Amino acid sequence: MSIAVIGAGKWGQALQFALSRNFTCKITSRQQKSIENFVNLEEALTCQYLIFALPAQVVRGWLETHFSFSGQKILVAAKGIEQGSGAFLNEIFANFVPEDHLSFLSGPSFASEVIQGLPTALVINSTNDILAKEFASFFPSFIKTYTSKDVIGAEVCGAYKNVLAIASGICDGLRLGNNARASLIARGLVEMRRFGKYFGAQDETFLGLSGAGDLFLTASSTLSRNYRVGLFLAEGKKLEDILIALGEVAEGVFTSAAIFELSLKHTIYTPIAHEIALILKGKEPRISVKDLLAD
Ligand SMILES: NC(=O)C1=CN([C@@H]2O[C@H](COP(=O)(O)OP(=O)(O)OC[C@H]3O[C@@H](n4cnc5c(N)ncnc54)[C@H](O)[C@@H]3O)[C@@H](O)[C@H]2O)C=CC1
Ligand SMILES: O=C(CO)COP(=O)(O)O
Repeated sequence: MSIAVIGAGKWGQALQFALSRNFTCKITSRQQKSIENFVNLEEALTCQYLIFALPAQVVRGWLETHFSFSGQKILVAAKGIEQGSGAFLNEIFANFVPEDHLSFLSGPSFASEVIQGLPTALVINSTNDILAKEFASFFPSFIKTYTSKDVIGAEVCGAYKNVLAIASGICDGLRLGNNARASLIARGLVEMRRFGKYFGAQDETFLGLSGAGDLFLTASSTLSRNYRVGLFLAEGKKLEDILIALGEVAEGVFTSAAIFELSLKHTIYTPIAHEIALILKGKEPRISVKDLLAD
């Protein structure tokens, strides 16, 4: 069995750490890094199993430039919707990989905790149940794995919760209180369910690890990059400066724009994501709060 992680950022390295408990797990990235079992891209691409831990916004370009399908089984670990096209990752990957070779990872998983071997529970989502079970079996005992066929549900949850985490960070940054944050998260869950149902997601996904699990985690911890973006926006910092200081990807910034466009196109009511997209374009957060309360 040969397995490699593509992308050696925070999440790629944490996944390689976890999968190395039971197997030799290779890892590659565009810059050479001194990590055990780091290999060049050519070698990684010969592996039977590939885990993609690249930011959602670069996936299409990366696949076009570097990837040619030769039977590899894929687990996509990114969480986001492509800005501009509004494409979900499963739609992007479907241009390059047959559906029965594709699976998607979801659930509450701060890389910084996974790389310490702290426990969590995750979901492998695939229309191919055998493939989902195969990837599920690779994870070490400190990660409990479940499988699901609700690919679009898991994708919407993983992407949407990043936008809601920005909203939650803004809420806390403005010191609106615990009641406000709980209200925001609860209404956010309703909103992401409404959005997901439009695209065919199943109800139970929103109540499980991929939905409520990952949302509660990300929208209530400073370990979340997206939540921290929200905190800094509430302090009046410029988005550009926040992202430079962060130095890592905050997918919610791009996904909020994608949700904004998709919601307008399909007439889906998504007030929180709508306000976050406007705040990221310069709207004053306190005015957004007033508008949300009045809506
Ligand atoms: N960090 C975390 O706790 C988790 C992250 N994720 C998701 O995993 C994805 C990756 O996140 P992180 O690893 O945390 O981000 P990161 O910012 O730590 O790393 C991103 C990596 O992608 C590489 N990269 C960026 N543009 C590239 C390009 N055009 N071609 C090749 N490589 C490129 C960077 O060099 C970097 O190594 C995101 O979609 C994120 O939402 C999912 C679960 C947990
Ligand atoms: O997806 C994550 C945890 O499940 C990581 O969230 P952040 O990208 O906001 O840090």
